[in-house]
Amino acid sequence: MVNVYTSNLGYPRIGKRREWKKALESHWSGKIEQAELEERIKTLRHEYLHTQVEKGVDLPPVGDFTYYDHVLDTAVMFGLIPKRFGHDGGPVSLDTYFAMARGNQKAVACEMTKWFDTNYHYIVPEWEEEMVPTLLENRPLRAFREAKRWGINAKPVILGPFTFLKLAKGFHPDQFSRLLLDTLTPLYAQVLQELEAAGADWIQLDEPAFVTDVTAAEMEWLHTAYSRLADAAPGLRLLVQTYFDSVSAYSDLIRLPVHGIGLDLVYGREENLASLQKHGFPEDKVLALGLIDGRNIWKTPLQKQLNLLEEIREIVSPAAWMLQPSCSLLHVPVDAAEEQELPSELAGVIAFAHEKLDELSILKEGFLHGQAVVAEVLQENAAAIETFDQASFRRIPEIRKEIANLTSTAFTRSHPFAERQEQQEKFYSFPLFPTTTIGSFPQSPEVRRARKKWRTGEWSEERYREFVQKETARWIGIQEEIGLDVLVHGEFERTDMVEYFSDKLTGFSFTKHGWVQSYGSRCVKPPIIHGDVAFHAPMTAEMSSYAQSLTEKKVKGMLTGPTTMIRWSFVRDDLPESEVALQIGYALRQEVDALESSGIAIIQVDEPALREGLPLKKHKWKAYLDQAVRAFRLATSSVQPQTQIHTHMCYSEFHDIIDAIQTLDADVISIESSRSHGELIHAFEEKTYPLGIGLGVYDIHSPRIPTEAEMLQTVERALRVLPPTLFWINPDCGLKTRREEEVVASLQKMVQVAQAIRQQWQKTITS
Ligand SMILES: Nc1nc2c(c(=O)[nH]1)N[C@@H](CNc1ccc(C(=O)N[C@@H](CCC(=O)N[C@@H](CCC(=O)N[C@@H](CCC(=O)O)C(=O)O)C(=O)O)C(=O)O)cc1)CN2
Ligand code: MET
Ligand SMILES: [Zn+2]
Repeated sequence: MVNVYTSNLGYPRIGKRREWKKALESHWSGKIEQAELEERIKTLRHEYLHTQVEKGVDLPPVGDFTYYDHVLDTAVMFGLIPKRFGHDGGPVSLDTYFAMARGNQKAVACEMTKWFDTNYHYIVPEWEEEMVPTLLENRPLRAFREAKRWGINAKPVILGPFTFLKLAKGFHPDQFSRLLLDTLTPLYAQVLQELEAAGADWIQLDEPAFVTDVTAAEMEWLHTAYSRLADAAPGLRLLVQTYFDSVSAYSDLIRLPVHGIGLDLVYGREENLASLQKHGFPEDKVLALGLIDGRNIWKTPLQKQLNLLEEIREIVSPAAWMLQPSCSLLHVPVDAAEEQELPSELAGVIAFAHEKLDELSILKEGFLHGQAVVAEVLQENAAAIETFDQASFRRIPEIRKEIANLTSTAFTRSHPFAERQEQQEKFYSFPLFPTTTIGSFPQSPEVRRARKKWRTGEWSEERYREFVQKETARWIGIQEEIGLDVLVHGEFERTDMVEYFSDKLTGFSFTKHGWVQSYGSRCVKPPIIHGDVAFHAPMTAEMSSYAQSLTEKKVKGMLTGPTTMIRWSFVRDDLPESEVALQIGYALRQEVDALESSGIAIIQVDEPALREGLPLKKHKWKAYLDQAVRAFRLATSSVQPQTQIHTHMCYSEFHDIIDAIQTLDADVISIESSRSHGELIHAFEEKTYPLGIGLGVYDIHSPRIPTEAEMLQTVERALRVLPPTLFWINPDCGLKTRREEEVVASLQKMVQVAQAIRQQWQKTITS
C-alpha cells in the first residue's frame, strides 16, 4: 500500500470577484495606500490558503501568490534588478517592484512574454553585466512562516533554477552553465537551507522547462545543480515539478537526487505513461501525479483517473504518491458554483479551481478506501458527463458532413498572389506605403460604462447600439482627419475579441465570473467551446457596413481567426483541436462571405495567438502549424481576387515561423515588431517576404507618444530588406488600451512619417 496525499501546485490569484485585481488597481490609481493594499492582499492570502485546507488539500502551496507575477518575484528575490530602476540594495520596495512590472516616469518596464504555451504572461528577468545576484529576501520562507502562524504546514513553491534561467535574457548562451551552477545554485541552496531550518517538510521546485527539448549537456548541469541543492538541505524534501507536456529526458530526470518528481498525466499522459512503463520509477522517491486538468474547465472523468491510478500501481511502487492538478490552477477561474446561467448539461460538467480541489479529495478517498466508498460520486460524475455528451448541441451532423466533404479548392484562393496583387492595385489605388491601424480604438470609461448599462438592463439594446454607432462615427471622422488610408470601425461593441464572437457563434458559451489572470491585474474571460461550432447569422457585417457607409475610404472588416479563438477559449476535449479549428474556420468563411457581399472589400482575420500555441516540443510544430494554416485558409479563401485579406499577429518572436505565416497566403500581414528590436528584420535578411506586410512602427503598450524619427528609422531599416511596393505602415497592435489623446497624437505622427517616406521613395522610383 502506498501513502497518498493530495497536493496543489498553485491557486488562482484574482479572487472570486477579482478582489486581487481591484486592490492592485486601486493602489496604482492612488485610491489606497500601500499599507491598505498589503492588508487586503494578506487577507486574500489567508482566505486562499484556508479554502485549500478546508477542501482537503494535504499539501497546500505558499509562495505561489504574488503582487504581480511569480517570475518577477523570483528575480527580485535574487536581486536581479536592472540598473535603470535605481535600486541600491536591501529588500525591494513595492514601488520598485511595480516599476519593474509596469514602468514609471524614469524607467521603461521589463519585457513581458508568454508563459510557455499559455495565455499567462510573465516578466522577463534581465541579467546585466555588472549584476551581483544576492538573496535579498527569502520570499518562500516568509510565506512559509506566515502560514505556520496561521496553523498551516504549507509547501513552499518556487520557480526552479533551470527554468528561471531559461526564461531570463541578457546573457550569452555560453554563460548558461556558469550562471546556473556558480551563481544561482548557491542562492537557491541558501533559500532551501533557511526553509529547512524553519521546519519546512517539502519544497516544490517548478521546472516546466523540462518538458521542452532539453539537451544532454543541460541535463548534466541540472544533475550537478540538484545534487548541490539536495546536499545543501538534506532535511528538506525536494519535489521537482514538471507540467504542460511530457518530460523530455525521463530516465535522466528520475535519477536526479531529489525526493519527489511531478509529472503531468493530462497533457503529457501518453508519453509519460510510456516512460513509466519502460523505465519504472525509483522506489525511494515520491511520485506526484497530475491527474486533474489544470488548464481547462472540464470535470475530471473520475472513474477513468482511478483506473489510471490502478494501472500505474501495477507498474511502479514508489514510497508515496501525491495526487494533484496537472499544473497550477492559476489558469482556471475560481468557483464554478458562481455560474448560474449556463445550459444545465454544461453546468453539470464544468469544474473551476474549487471543484478541481474537491475532485482530488474524491480520487484520494476512492484510491485509498476502495471505489465503493465513493460509488455515488463516481456515478453522478459519469452520469453528468454522459448527459453532456448526449446533449443535442454536441454534434451537428450536417456541419461535420459539409466539412468532411470540403475539397482542396476550399483552402485555396482562386488566383495566386501575384495576380491578386495586380487586380488589387488597380481596384484600390492606394498610395505607396499605405497607412492603417490594427482594429480597436480606445475602450474609454464611457464605452465600458455604456456596455455595463446595457448588460445590466439599464439601457435597451437599441440605446446601446446607438451609442456604439455614434462612437464609431466619431472615430471614422477622426481617422479621416488624420489621413489614414484604410480605416477600421474601432471594435467598440467588443469586450474582448474572442469573448465577443463566442456570443454569436453556435457552439460557444460564456461565463459571468469565469475570469483568469492574463498579466498583472489584467484578466480575460475565456469563452467555452462546448459543441460543434456553426455560423448562424452574420456577426459583424452590420457594424462594418455602417462604418463603410460613412466614408469614401475603405473600411476593413475585422474578425478573429480560428487558432486564436481556440487558444483563448476553454475548448472541448472530446474532439481533436484540428477538427474544432476547421469548424471555426468554416463558420468564419461564411462571415467573410457575408462581409464581402455587404460591400466590405478588405477583411482582416486576426491570429495573435498563433505563435503562443506552438507546441513546447519542436517535433510537434509541423502538425500544429499545418492545422492553423488550413483553418485560416478555409476561413479566407472564398473571396474574389480583388478582395484583400489581411491578418495580424503580435506578442512574439516570429522568425522561426515565417514560412508558415507565408503559407497563410494573406494579402497583407501586420505584425508586431517594435519590441523585438529588429530581430524580425534579421529574419527577412535571410529570406524576404513576398506578400504585403506592415511591421508595427510603434509599441502600443506604452502611453508614450513615439517620435517621428524613431518610426522613420524603423521603417527605413525594414525597407532595406522588404520590397517597398508591398510595405504598409501601422502600429504594433490594437489601440483599445490607450487614451484618445495618445492615439490621435501617435497616429498623426505615423501618417507624417508615411508621407515623408513616400516622398523619399517616389524620387527613387521615378529616377
Ligand atoms: N482573450 C485575450 N487574450 C489576450 C489578449 C486579448 O486581447 N484577449 N491580449 C493579450 C494581452 N492580454 C490582455 C488581457 C486582458 C486585457 C484587459 O484589458 N482586460 C480587462 C478586462 C476586459 C473586459 O472584458 N472588460 C469588460 C468589462 C469588465 C468589467 O470589469 N466590468 C466592470 C465595470 C467596468 C467599468 O465600469 O469600467 C463590472 O462589470 O463591474 C468590458 O469591456 O465590458 C481587465 O482585466 O480589466 C488586456 C490584455 C494576450 N492575451
Ligand atoms: C491582440 S491582437 C488585437 C487585434 C484586434 N483587431 C485589435 O485591434 O484589438
Ligand atoms: Zn495584436
